[in-house]
Amino acid sequence: MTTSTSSPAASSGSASRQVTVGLAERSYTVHIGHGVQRLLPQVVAALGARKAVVVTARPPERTPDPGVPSLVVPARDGEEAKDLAAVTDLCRRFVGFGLTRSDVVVSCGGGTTTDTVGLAAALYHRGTPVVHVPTSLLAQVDASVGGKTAVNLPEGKNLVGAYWQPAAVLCDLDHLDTLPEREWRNGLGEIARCHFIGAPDLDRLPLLDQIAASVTLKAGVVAADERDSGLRHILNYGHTLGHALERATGFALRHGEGVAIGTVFAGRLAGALGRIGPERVAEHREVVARYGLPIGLPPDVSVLELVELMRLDKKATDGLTFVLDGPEGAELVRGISEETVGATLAEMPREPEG
Ligand SMILES: NC(=O)c1ccc[n+]([C@@H]2O[C@H](COP(=O)([O-])OP(=O)(O)OC[C@H]3O[C@@H](n4cnc5c(N)ncnc54)[C@H](O)[C@@H]3O)[C@@H](O)[C@H]2O)c1
Ligand SMILES: [Zn+2]
Repeated sequence: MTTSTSSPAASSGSASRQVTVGLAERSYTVHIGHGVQRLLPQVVAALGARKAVVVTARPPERTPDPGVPSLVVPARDGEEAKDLAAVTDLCRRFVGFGLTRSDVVVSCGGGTTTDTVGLAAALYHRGTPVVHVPTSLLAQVDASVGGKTAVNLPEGKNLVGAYWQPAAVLCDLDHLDTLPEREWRNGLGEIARCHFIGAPDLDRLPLLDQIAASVTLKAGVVAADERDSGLRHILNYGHTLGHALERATGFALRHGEGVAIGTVFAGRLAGALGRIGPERVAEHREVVARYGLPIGLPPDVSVLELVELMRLDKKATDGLTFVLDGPEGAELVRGISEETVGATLAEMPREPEG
């Protein structure tokens, strides 16, 4: 079960939202609003932790205070630093500081940091409480919520991980003040796709409500399918093509931009398969465009390469798999022929050069 409530923020006087991720004894609250990282001492006290290690990719003045004796470990966001060596380093810092499994680890950074620190916490003493303070929009609406943690291997992204639910998540909107334009787009792509998986008309709401609604949607899906055995697939809306686009452009396209284009494509493919009508297809383009996100393929990627990448990505043997809209809402659709996918891709608009 997932609940969502509003209340005045602890200290800023502005509104905040609380979303509960309902997982029985592992349930937790996601606090969303300006200044909510000031709730950290309260959260840490409630856990009964006597010490904290705060792993932070943000500058000291932006790093939250846990209110108990703490070790602050500076970190760097980015896929390069998201590896097993970083997990080992962190665990060794925990030992050096005398952290016990009754204490707490705090992550403060983008999704790469919340993923790495989350995995370190999952492994340290076979599981030590972790509180995430996500600082990018993408980490606030997606990466920090749901308990999936992972790091990269040279062979590929997110290949080593664990499910480890945080004890709380503090999505402090103040962090977004310094977020570069490109990282806004990254997060907005994930918000835009929520429109088609159960949270319509988000784009007309204030940012706080958009983040809260995206988190509420994810919380509901996670509560129903914590370990990815069914419903959680719908969170991959727009992602099959999105991942292929990221790779085809050598990651010049940010993840959320790929998801945005992938969402437009998912609408067209659902239309081509007769699952939705032309108005709903157009709605995909309109929603993505309203976020100022790209709606067409980059000028120089080939349809053949994209089909190839999607085939490899899912190791599909009999057609390709997409999450597609339909009369019953979004669902996983298998066995879509490469011809249909290729033809629909060929009809996609192209973004201008440059
Ligand atoms: N565990 C999950 O369920 C899940 C879900 C989605 C994504 N992820 C993971 O999340 C990662 C992507 O997260 P991300 O987009 O946050 O990447 P990231 O951590 O690399 O951060 C993106 C960029 O934003 C910068 N940044 C972050 N916060 C900032 C701030 N407040 N001000 C200025 N700059 C800031 C970072 O320094 C970095 O350059 C990927 O590794 C992905 O696999 C995990
Ligand atoms: Zn995503």
